[in-house]
Amino acid sequence: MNISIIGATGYSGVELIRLLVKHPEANIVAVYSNSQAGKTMQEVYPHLTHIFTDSLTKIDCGRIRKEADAVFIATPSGISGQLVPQLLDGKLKVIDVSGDFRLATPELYNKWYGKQTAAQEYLDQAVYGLSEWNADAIRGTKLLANPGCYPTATLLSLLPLLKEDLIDGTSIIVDAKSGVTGAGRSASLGTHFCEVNESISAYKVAKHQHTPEIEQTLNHLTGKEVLVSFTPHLVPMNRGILTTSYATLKEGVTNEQVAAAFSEAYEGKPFVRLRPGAYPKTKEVYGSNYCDIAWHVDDRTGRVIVLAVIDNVVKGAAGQAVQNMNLMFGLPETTGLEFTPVYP
Ligand SMILES: NC(=O)C1=CN([C@@H]2O[C@H](COP(=O)(O)OP(=O)(O)OC[C@H]3O[C@@H](n4cnc5c(N)ncnc54)[C@H](OP(=O)(O)O)[C@@H]3O)[C@@H](O)[C@H]2O)C=CC1
Ligand SMILES: CC(=O)N[C@@H](CCC(=O)OP(=O)(O)O)C(=O)O
Repeated sequence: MNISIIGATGYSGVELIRLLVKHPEANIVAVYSNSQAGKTMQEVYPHLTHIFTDSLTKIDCGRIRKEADAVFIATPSGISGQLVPQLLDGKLKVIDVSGDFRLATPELYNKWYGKQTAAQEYLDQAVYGLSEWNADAIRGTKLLANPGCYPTATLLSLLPLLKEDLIDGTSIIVDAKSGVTGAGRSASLGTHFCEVNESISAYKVAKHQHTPEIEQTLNHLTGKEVLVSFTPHLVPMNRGILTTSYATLKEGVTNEQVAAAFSEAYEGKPFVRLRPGAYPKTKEVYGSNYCDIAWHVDDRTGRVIVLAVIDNVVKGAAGQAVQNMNLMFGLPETTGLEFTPVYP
């Protein structure tokens, strides 16, 4: 497969390169950048010396349509909404890592992102790429909306319980922590070393753009009513997300029923590792496409607490995007993704 990458100079883009240079069926034919066109990838990222040295060029949708079988878009929100209408033509498959095609309507997107995205007719063509839950639809689409990093860990934690009607969907609270790569490579005051190091803080409380994505997907995939309080935190590490999700169990639900719901949902799913009763660390999935999930039933409060860890740039972005590409091209979903986590 001939692959193009738009936004190759960002953290998600360079992670796509790391995964795709070793993918047995993929051949990166072009990498695109707005601000760094003309430079080679190794100038921008010296760790790619002798590994991937192609030059970056200005975005050219006509060229992409002609020479690529698939294009990954890893740009900030508000960009792919403009690009996709110029790309959806012929055989080309589009995988958007940004949030532009995840929400159901342009109005909902505008409300939470404060920007414009593509028209409704394009949003209607997008399939939400939560690989473990939507594989059939993913296989048949030409426009894939790759999930957000926080929603990936949260949805994998809660969908089995909501589907089996074990929890009250309106009682959900998600407390989430992310490493700083989640905010992208561009310098900003909020991600400056001195601001982040030896500190932890919440941000975008009650207004984070992943809240409607989580609610919408829980509702679409289970038909249940949901209301989610979602609070993200920034922690001083490079990669990793830990989500702690709380929900009230329905009357009489047992630990065995909770365990059975998880086992059934993730039987045969290679990238979800169930670890009941454990305390998973972000370090234990670092650099890999795994999502590790643990749960604890609190009989005293009647709540279940689900812990999930992912690497935000792998399962939370580039890794899941490649997993979805595999599904879209009829390949085994693990192709090119069987990395052991880097530990310690
Ligand atoms: N980082 C993460 O953990 C995750 C990120 N995402 C999403 O993936 C997308 C990319 O994120 P991330 O890699 O962190 O971001 P970065 O800020 O690290 O990179 C952004 C990329 O977009 C390009 N870009 C910026 N502005 C424009 C523009 N106006 N037109 C075209 N290209 C542009 C930049 O290229 P250049 O400056 O060279 O032109 C750069 O390659 C975002 O939408 C993000 O929300 C999703 C899940 C997880
Ligand atoms: C640590 C950090 O800042 N993380 C980002 C996650 C970005 C992301 O994935 O947002 P999209 O919906 O635009 O893809 C954030 O909270 O906004």
